[in-house]
Amino acid sequence: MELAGLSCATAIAKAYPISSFTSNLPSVLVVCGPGNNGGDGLVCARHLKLFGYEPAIFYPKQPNKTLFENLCTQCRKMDIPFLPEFPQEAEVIDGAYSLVIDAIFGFSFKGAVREPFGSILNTLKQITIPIASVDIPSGWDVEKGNKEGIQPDMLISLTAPKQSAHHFTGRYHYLGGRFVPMALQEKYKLNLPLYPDTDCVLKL
Ligand SMILES: NC(=O)C1=CN([C@@H]2O[C@H](COP(=O)(O)OP(=O)(O)OC[C@H]3O[C@@H](n4cnc5c(N)ncnc54)[C@H](OP(=O)(O)O)[C@@H]3O)[C@@H](O)[C@H]2O)[C@@H](O)CC1
Ligand SMILES: [K+]
Repeated sequence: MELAGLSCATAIAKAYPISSFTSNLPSVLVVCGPGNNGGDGLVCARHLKLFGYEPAIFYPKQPNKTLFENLCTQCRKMDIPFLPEFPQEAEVIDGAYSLVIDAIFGFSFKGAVREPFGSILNTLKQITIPIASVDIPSGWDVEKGNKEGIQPDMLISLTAPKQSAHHFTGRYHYLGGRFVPMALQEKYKLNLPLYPDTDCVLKL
């Protein structure tokens, strides 16, 4: 999770460098879901802060597990705010932030989206600032995608792109999570591209 989150922040900083924003401290809204995808988002928020961005986290369903509690503690100690509620109006998000990180659901998402995430995703469908999705655009079927769902500008595929990545039409697709042992890559015939040097991300 630490390496996945670092990969996400690194890829985001490459796609949206601070110099590309009008503000010196670009505000980033990181929306975290209840599983490990949300944990990747918390780690990503920490690294974005270290890279000079101004992240704020919305984390409506925090699991009662030490791992996630510790990740929240680290974020709080880095003065990353946790929003008490989600801005319901797309215009409010567009006005307050430069970028949204979608760390709501990853590969364990299934079925119809339950609240509060249904309303959140509906609002995210209306915003005009870019969305960067961690591993899978939230609300997409892992294999089939979702034409009616959010259409992110960036996708960071972790470990290996999922089948639904074929339906991604945004500008930036990165591979991150350079931690798959060679034996596993061979066993599952992942056929992963080579990362340059010691980089933890690769632009696809
Ligand atoms: N393992 C690995 O190798 C690596 C994993 N990695 C990362 O972990 C991610 C997978 O994490 P994951 O398995 O924890 O599940 P994830 O997709 O975050 O969320 C599932 C949660 O969402 C919920 N939920 C589900 N459906 C729902 C619905 N319809 N409507 C509403 N809620 C719904 C459900 O919660 P529930 O509400 O049932 O309590 C469940 O807990 C993966 O994509 C990648 O980012 C990387 O770090 C790289 C290495
Ligand atoms: K996601």
